[in-house]
Amino acid sequence: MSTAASGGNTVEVRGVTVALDGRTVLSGVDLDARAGEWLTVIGPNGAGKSTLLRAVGGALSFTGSVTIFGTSTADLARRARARLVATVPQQPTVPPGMVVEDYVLLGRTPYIPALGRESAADRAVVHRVLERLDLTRFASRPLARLSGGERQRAFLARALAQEAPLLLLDEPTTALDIGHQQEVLDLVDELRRDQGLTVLATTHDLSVAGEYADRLVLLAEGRVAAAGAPAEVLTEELLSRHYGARVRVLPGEHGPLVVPVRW
Ligand SMILES: Nc1ncnc2c1ncn2[C@@H]1O[C@H](COP(=O)(O)OP(=O)(O)OP(=O)(O)O)[C@@H](O)[C@H]1O
Repeated sequence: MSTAASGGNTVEVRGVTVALDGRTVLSGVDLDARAGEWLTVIGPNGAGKSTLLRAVGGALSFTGSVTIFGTSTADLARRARARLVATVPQQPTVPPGMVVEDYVLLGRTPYIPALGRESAADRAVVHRVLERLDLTRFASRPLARLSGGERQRAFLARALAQEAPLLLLDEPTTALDIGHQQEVLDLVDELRRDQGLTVLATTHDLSVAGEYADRLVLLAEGRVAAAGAPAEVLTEELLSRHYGARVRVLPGEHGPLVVPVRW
């Protein structure tokens, strides 16, 4: 994996507005992510988090601009974009009957010539990623016959096999047990530190957001309501105002921990 950006911003989102079914769901969103940074988007259900990631990943049309590694996504062909940005959507489409190894190999598509076959190097990448995500023993099993957490790890495996320097993660650990959750988050963090991967994630786990992200963006009703270091965004006042939640924010080793408190 290479760091395509030599400093500066990996992602620049400017004035992004999205209308779906005639309703504005994102409104004038600005956001920057620097190379090697982990930026997490939080916000209540329906705030527009997935929509924002889909706009950055080129999966829907919008007004405004999204620039990745200095190039507007509007000017990037599909294959070139797939070498720069890998996405783990909430509910990826899985070809029926496909086994885990072949599914993860789909991540190598941007490197395989048209009408060509994967190389030994592509297979090696797939095997390495399967190993890292504790999936080797499931390699020849259809995805439909995995547990929810095993399948979610396969979704991440496909994105990591893409070896793109920008990773978009839409609630990537919702189905994972606490051990696999930490394993996956630590792996992504290791790639960020060692290979300069830039991470743009969404989550409802605010403690995870506080522990892993360098910066947070709080979306509410399609607009940026707050942005900054985790301690600036994860405040009892902001979380009460935008989530209607009663929480305590406690100091943690790597960032604030958010604990729900019963009314
Ligand atoms: N295809 C669609 N057509 C119409 N409206 C949509 C469509 N997809 C999403 N929306 C609406 O857009 C808004 C933002 O949705 P989005 O999925 O981005 O929210 P989110 O912040 O990711 O929510 P959640 O936390 O529940 O996953 C919601 O009000 C949703 O109902």
